Amino acid sequence: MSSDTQPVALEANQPRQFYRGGAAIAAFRSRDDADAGPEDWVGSTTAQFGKDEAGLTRLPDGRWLRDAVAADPTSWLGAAHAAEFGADTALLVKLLDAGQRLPVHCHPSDAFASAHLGCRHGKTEAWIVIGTSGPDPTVYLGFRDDVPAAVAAGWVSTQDSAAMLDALNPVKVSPGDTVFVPAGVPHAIGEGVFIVELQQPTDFSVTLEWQGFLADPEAGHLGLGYDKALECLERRAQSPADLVRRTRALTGRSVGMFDARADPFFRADRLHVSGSAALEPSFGVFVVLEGAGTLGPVAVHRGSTVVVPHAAGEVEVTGDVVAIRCRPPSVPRS
Ligand SMILES: O=P(O)(O)OC[C@H]1O[C@](O)(CO)[C@@H](O)[C@@H]1O
Repeated sequence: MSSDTQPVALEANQPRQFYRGGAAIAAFRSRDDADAGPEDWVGSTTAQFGKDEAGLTRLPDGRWLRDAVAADPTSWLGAAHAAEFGADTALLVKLLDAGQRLPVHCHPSDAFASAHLGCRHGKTEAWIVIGTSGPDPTVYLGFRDDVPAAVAAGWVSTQDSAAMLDALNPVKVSPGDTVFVPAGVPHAIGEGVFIVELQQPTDFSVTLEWQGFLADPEAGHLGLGYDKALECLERRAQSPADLVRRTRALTGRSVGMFDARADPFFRADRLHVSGSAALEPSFGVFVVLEGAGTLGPVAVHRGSTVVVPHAAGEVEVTGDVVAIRCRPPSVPRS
């Protein structure tokens, strides 16, 4: 068996989604397929909920990344990660271009997913805003006030979109802003917001606001029924200032994107390289935001996405490059 020891440039991977968007992905990647879909799953070993293959990344040699990692987890992920997670990368990265506001939804925690969905991962996620368009790029994040369970259930059963949206904190965003979205916290990404999204490697969502988005309510509760599914909803008020960071002005060599609350789930930093920099060995998913150069043997430029196996060792980045480096949690988990 030959092991995978080099960074690999990835093509776009856009599984079908129920909402509009994708022009920003096409522009970012210099492609002319603005209608290919609003999400690009990068370095994905996760399939869409209930599907076998949609969502998985195919390597240029034709293998699914999932199969390549399963065949040699130590080369891809490193011995320490493989000892904790086996062949599970513990990471899902997406480009997401909201061409319309997404529905109000939330995601289960690890405890909920393990109790009811047979999976060790829930879906805590975080967003790095890399572009905006339109007059009012906004995200909606967490309830403004505590919401009783019966009130939330009532909104879902009557599909009161206006009440659900009005109950959330609106936050205006611009490029460089990051948003941490703990499991359970209800949210909706607004029209015109283009992000790099990091999340736990699942596609578990509870869609409170299904009408106008999903074909029917059955698609919104993970097969659990809304009574059970809504138990994962964080109904306590959230302070958005706690969850949002403005990082645009930070231009250090490696700028951390999130605070320590994200550490058990994923890591991301924005690399600003001018000349060259050697990166420590790690599995990583890279999204190049600006400039041009090389990442190991791979030529990169704005819009490039690259998956790097741990066995690539100390990869060198050269050129004038700004890139987001996404990594799984460090192990042992903090
Ligand atoms: O399918 P859902 O649960 O409505 O989620 C749509 C999208 O919203 C996100 O959770 C972002 O909020 C994406 O990861 C997901 O693909």
